Amino acid sequence: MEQIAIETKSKRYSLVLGDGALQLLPQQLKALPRSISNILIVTDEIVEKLYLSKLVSILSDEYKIYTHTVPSGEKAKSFEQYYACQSAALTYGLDRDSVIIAFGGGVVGDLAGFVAATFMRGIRYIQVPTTLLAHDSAVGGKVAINHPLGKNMIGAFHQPEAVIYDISLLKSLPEKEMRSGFAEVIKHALIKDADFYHWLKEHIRNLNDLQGEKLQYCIKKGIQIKADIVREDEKETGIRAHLNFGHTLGHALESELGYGSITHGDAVALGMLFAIWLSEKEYDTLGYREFVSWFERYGFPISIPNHLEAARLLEKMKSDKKAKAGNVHMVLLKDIGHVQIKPFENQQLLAFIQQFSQLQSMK
Ligand SMILES: NC(=O)c1ccc[n+]([C@@H]2O[C@H](COP(=O)([O-])OP(=O)(O)OC[C@H]3O[C@@H](n4cnc5c(N)ncnc54)[C@H](O)[C@@H]3O)[C@@H](O)[C@H]2O)c1
Ligand SMILES: O=C(O)C(=O)C[C@@H](O)[C@H](O)[C@H](O)COP(=O)(O)O
Ligand SMILES: [Zn+2]
Repeated sequence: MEQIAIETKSKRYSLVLGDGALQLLPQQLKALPRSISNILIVTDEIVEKLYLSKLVSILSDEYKIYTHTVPSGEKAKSFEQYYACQSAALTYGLDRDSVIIAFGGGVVGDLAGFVAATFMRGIRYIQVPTTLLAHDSAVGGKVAINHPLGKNMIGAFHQPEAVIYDISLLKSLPEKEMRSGFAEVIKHALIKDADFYHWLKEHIRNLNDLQGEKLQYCIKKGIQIKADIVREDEKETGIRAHLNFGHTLGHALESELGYGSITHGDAVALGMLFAIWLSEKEYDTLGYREFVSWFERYGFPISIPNHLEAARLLEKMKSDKKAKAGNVHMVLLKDIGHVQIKPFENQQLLAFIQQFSQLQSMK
């Protein structure tokens, strides 16, 4: 079992990582400084069927447990599901000594975390991630729901009390969800760690390699890279924006295609390819074509779907949280591990999105 300390300006907490980590949850709960009145587990329909009874049985001897289940997938990051969670919390009589457990992937983590951030102006919560992608979402305290006009637009920064990451739960993840999570692993390597990037290229030849020690290594490296950034900049006034590499176009794709029509990781992977293509134009260092082949090997999408209009994507990108004075700020790479944030004038960016769309569809 590995323990990683996550330190931010507002909170220090532990992340426990390993096969069977779930069994250590009671210990983590006991170590919280204030007593716990009751616990609300928020989960989704798929995780409920697979693992909820196991989690409840680990906790129910010592705590009063309530559960609330949301639909599986991105659509659950909605006002309706947020409202349903708050209603459940009120109906069960949660109070300021309650703890919410977010038991699921990034969707449940973001939703339940936002419920915890806002219920009675903020109560404690614990992240118990069940997807590979959640190595990213469970750390750092960004919690949010989506708005039809933009991804994660309604949210907060609210750090969990602990993260319990039992990688044995990942064995049931479908391949497309492993791929989605792997996109964020690649992102962490590209923005911060050239050695890790080379390691990934050599050791993760295909998605089946994401098992056992290699999987745990990918998760640990990704978390360490994220934790280093969040330690320096909890609320994204500076370098935390590096973690948004691939997300400016990625979020626009998710929103334009309809939340849940593409996985977050696939959208981010395509967004990273666009950012790499722009980076090559600017700095001439990366070797865009090699990235296309590498991403294709895992099955990531490498072209913008034909029916999406560049102008509509640009509109969504303009409302990205990094935008300033109506101009999109793109996270680019001067080289592997060296990020540069660059503002773009709208007409120029529109032309680039159009060129990028054509470039791949001509291939
Ligand atoms: N807060 C952050 O810092 C942050 C970082 C990255 C991504 N995110 C957000 O995370 C979300 C994506 O998270 P995700 O990819 O985990 O999606 P998800 O939570 O929807 O999970 C993906 C799918 O896998 C299923 N699932 C979950 N655990 C499973 C398991 N162990 N076995 C089988 N099936 C399982 C879910 O029911 C769902 O169908 C996006 O909304 C994204 O914006 C947030
Ligand atoms: O933690 C961060 O900071 C990130 O940007 C991580 C991203 O992978 C994640 O998808 C995040 O939710 C994007 O946040 P947003 O601020 O662009 O909504
Ligand atoms: Zn992301």
